[in-house]
Amino acid sequence: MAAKHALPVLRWSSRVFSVELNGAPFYFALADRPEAEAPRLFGQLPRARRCFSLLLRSADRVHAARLHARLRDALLRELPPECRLAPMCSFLPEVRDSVLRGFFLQDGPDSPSPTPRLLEALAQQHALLLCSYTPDRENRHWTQHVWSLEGGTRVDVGTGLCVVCSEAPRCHPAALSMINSDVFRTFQDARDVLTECVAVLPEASSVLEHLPSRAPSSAPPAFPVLVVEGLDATGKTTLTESLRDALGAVLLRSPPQSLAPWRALFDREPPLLRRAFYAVGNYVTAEQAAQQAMKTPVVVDRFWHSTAAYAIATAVSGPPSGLPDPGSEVYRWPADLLRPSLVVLLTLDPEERRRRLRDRGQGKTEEERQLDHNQLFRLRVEEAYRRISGPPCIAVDASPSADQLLQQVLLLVRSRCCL
Ligand SMILES: Nc1ncnc2c1ncn2[C@@H]1O[C@H](COP(=O)(O)OP(=O)(O)OP(=O)(O)O)[C@@H](O)[C@H]1O
Ligand SMILES: Nc1ccn([C@@H]2O[C@H](COP(=O)(O)O)[C@@H](O)[C@H]2O)c(=O)n1
Repeated sequence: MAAKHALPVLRWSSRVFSVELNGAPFYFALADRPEAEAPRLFGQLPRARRCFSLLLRSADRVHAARLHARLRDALLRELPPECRLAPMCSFLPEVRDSVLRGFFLQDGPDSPSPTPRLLEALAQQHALLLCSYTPDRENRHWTQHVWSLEGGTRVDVGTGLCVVCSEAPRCHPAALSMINSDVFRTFQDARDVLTECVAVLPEASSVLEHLPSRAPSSAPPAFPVLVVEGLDATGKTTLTESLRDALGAVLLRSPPQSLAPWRALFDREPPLLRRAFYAVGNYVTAEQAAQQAMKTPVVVDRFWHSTAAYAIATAVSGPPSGLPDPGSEVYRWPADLLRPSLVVLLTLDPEERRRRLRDRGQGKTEEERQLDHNQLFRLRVEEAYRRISGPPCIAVDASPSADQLLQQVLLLVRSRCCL
């Protein structure tokens, strides 16, 4: 039976709504009376066209995560081309796990538009909250109505609250629900997600069979465990293989080879499932590292820094200023995960990294394309890497030649790990 999770509280007048239109966040709230002017989001509309939103409420987080992805695909496929679709969420400021996710739509000018019927059908089929936003005659004030779809008829649950301006929250709303949705703080929390998704993703049971029964020991290893981190094409594979040869070390990767058959499948799943997959992969690699480090040094290609940094940077949009504050719990090393002796973070000039990616000749993953074209995403990943606290993380310029870089890192290892 899928684990159930508390439904966020619906105190409409306390909630803030965030809509990302053309990559820019707009925030609004609801009040009993209108303000002097409508929030910029509504003022941005070319003219008073009908607006709607769909918000998901589900006690089953796996169901909600996969439904959100399916809804996005359905809306992109079936909405009229002139209808604008934007990601939306609603949250209670500073209240963890209060986030409701969904979509904001600005309908096209033509009537009758198919949009309202499509949204009603989706809302009824998936028990979603359907909201409509209507302006007054002067197109100055907007009102939100929340509709309940009962038995095929729209019942106005009578919120009828006025849409008013709201200031931007201190951090991106996603930061309120990041832990155990994007970043997992324990092996069991990540494992629970895989257990919950077996009913809809049977392959998850194969992954579970490859996991330790509990978090492996996180006791300090006898020999050093060295992790190499960095963006795609910074030279991790090249350096870790050279370190293995130079130190007579064992080379491990995360996710481990034992989970390779399911990686592509989980890469196509929404963040909740994908990030849980990579999180449990770190624990499998940690168990292997702990065993090997009893007799020889161990080198690991990517580990928890990658899992946390990419998850955090993906969950948040916009500039790095929207990331959770430095020192937040989300950056802290999991207490049940092996702490490496040293983490080397390879840094590289973006143009040189692009050149290496090109010369490597392999195809690009969606994430690599994002890193290439979305400078804000790349800056968020780099900043999230830097904010992670726990084992010592040393940034090393990866632009020298492969051999020069190896010598530099060997000096670092020998000085820090007494090898
Ligand atoms: N120090 C270096 N100087 C110049 N080129 C390098 C250097 N290190 C690696 N390369 C080249 O850059 C490309 C990417 O290197 P590599 O595959 O080691 O990076 P990576 O970080 O493991 O990439 P990914 O994370 O995407 O697997 C390869 O073609 C490699 O030959
Ligand atoms: N420990 C890890 C390792 C990887 N990831 C995610 O996979 C992406 C690609 O990794 P490659 O090693 O194939 O370049 C990486 O960007 C992360 O999103 C992870 O989360 N945790």
